[in-house]
Amino acid sequence: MRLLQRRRRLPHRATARDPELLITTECGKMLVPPGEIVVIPQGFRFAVDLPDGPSRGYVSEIFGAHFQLPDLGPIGANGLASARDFLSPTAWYEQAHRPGYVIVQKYGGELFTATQDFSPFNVVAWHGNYVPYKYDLSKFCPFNTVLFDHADPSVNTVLTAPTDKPGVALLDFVIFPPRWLVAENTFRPPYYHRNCMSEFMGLIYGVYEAKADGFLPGGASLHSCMTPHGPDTKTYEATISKLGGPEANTPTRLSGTLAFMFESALIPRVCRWALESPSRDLDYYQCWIGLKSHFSHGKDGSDGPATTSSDDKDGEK
Ligand SMILES: O=C(O)Cc1cc(O)ccc1O
Ligand SMILES: [Fe+2]
Repeated sequence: MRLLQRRRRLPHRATARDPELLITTECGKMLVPPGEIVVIPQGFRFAVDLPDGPSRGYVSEIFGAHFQLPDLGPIGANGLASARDFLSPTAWYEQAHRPGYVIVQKYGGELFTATQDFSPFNVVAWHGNYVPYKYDLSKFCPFNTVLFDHADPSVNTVLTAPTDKPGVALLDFVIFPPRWLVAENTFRPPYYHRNCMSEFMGLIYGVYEAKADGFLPGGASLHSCMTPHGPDTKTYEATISKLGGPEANTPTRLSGTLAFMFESALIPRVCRWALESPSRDLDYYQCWIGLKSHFSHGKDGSDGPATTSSDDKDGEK
């Protein structure tokens, strides 16, 4: 299964014509503007044309499971991505003689080519649900805290490819869309953390809430399993400086941004091409240089308490 995503041009604004992908599949064609995703199930022949010229995007290929909508749990009936917003193509076919038509196929991790004299797009009608589909990410209905604390990003799962272990994803496709931040008495950006999942992130447009600098649209970051990460120093200091003031508890709207994460229980191997790429950011760690502790315990050289108890917290929670 392939998941393909386009990025928006910078700056984020409606251009005379936003660049679209024209994706032809055995089930028909899909025009895919920036901000939409496409899922092509394993085995489908497809072609990607660029009617508006060069384009960039992100692709994830998974094996052994298919994407599905996440269980909504206590959210209940409505929220996140709705089944009705996933669109599949109408059947389309071509039957002209096409000498020398080259098919590229991936098998066992290697690419093979085959030549045939007809187009693979010769399916005149189809039915069923094993089909390509696309989804406009602006249709996503985000959920989050409405009082305090920072939710796990899985709350923003668009599609999940599960493993046999309940709650453990082969791949979650998670987005960070425009939304209101309303949490009170809370450090609102993503918390500092390390966890058992590997997190590949990309930015489609705008600025990501945890990275004031350096993470640009079209770029990507990878925090593999148990690699500590979190907001850059600039974001942290800007947030901390507002804590205690009225702004920290005022609802603010995150606008003009769309980031995403491929989150997997597997550990991705980084290919040589990526490791040797001139675009690799060898200075990435510098985004955390200068991080200071703002806790008051221990400033006089003494240690803070060895344990926390519920007495240390505000009575309200
Ligand atoms: O690392 C990241 O930026 C992604 C992320 C976002 C968030 O709001 C909480 C946890 C998390 O891993
Ligand atoms: Fe993370």
